[in-house]
Amino acid sequence: CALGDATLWCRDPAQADSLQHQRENAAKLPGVPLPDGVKVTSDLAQVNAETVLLAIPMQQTRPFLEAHGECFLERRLIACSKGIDLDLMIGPVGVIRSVLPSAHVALLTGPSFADDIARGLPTALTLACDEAELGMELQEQLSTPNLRLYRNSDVIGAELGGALKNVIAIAAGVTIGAGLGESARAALMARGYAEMQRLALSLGAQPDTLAGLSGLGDLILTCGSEKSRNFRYGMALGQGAAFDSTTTVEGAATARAVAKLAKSRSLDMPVTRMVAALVEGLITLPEALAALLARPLTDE
Ligand SMILES: NC(=O)c1ccc[n+]([C@@H]2O[C@H](COP(=O)([O-])OP(=O)(O)OC[C@H]3O[C@@H](n4cnc5c(N)ncnc54)[C@H](O)[C@@H]3O)[C@@H](O)[C@H]2O)c1
Ligand SMILES: O=P(O)(O)OC[C@H](O)CO
Repeated sequence: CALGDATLWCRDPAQADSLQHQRENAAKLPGVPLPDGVKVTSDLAQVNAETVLLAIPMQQTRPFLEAHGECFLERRLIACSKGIDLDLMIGPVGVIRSVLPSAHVALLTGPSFADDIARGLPTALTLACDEAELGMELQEQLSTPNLRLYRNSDVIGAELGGALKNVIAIAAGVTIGAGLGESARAALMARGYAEMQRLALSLGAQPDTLAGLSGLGDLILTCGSEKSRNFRYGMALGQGAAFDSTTTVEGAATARAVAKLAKSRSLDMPVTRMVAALVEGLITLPEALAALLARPLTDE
């Protein structure tokens, strides 16, 4: 198919109709026209493409596939979400495989605001796939002159990089929101990255994957920009301000999942533990800060 030929499915028929005719999502992507080759529908039966990108918030992915999985048999499914399912304690590729065991699955992840990609700004992402030939085909199919995909066969590492960076981004946002300073943010990013590695390596990820686009690359983007919802949510927590509960903040549920995973594996992840407790309202910010600063002095 030609570049841009695609079917965009959305669950709300009124929104699908509006997008198909207005050719713009004025609420989320004002000023970005939908390419002519994109057809919008709310009817899943109209989604006939061999390659399907699933861009649904992490905690909704399993229920969605359980309800509609039969529409995706014999397809190539690319997970685009970042997080850990709170019930299964696994990432999006694992969730897809748990519902559709015979699916051919890949993961698209890395530093990217949807808005930047939609505007055609240069972006580099990780295409993680453990089927070598499929990985090469998808890399060719999805790369564009401005969107450069790097292949990686370490799916678990790429999943964990994308999930864990959101938790650290909340912590970074809290730091800035509470006025604790940019030095404190840098410290949290570095110590948070150490936590990301600790958990990911214990689950079989490769260190190079964590150091790449899907881990460190996305950590830098998400901890450093107010365009990030995770960062803004953290800022609101740090300021004691309200935050729109309809906004997708993947790091909130992921922090709870990771805190449980770390406990079950006896891994020390203090930043993640504090984010999970803050998100659940179990501690105050001064208590979290005091607990982090009172930790015994140790080797780096
Ligand atoms: N927005 C970004 O810049 C960006 C970049 C990279 C990765 N991601 C990841 O993509 C995933 C989705 O994020 P987003 O920004 O698109 O979120 P979003 O909240 O903006 O959009 C999610 C879409 O999924 C739909 N949806 C929600 N629940 C559904 C369900 N049960 N069934 C069907 N559709 C449902 C919503 O209606 C909405 O259209 C997240 O895991 C996020 O981390 C987002
Ligand atoms: O807005 P966020 O915090 O969900 O971040 C979006 C992307 O994951 C950044 O790579």
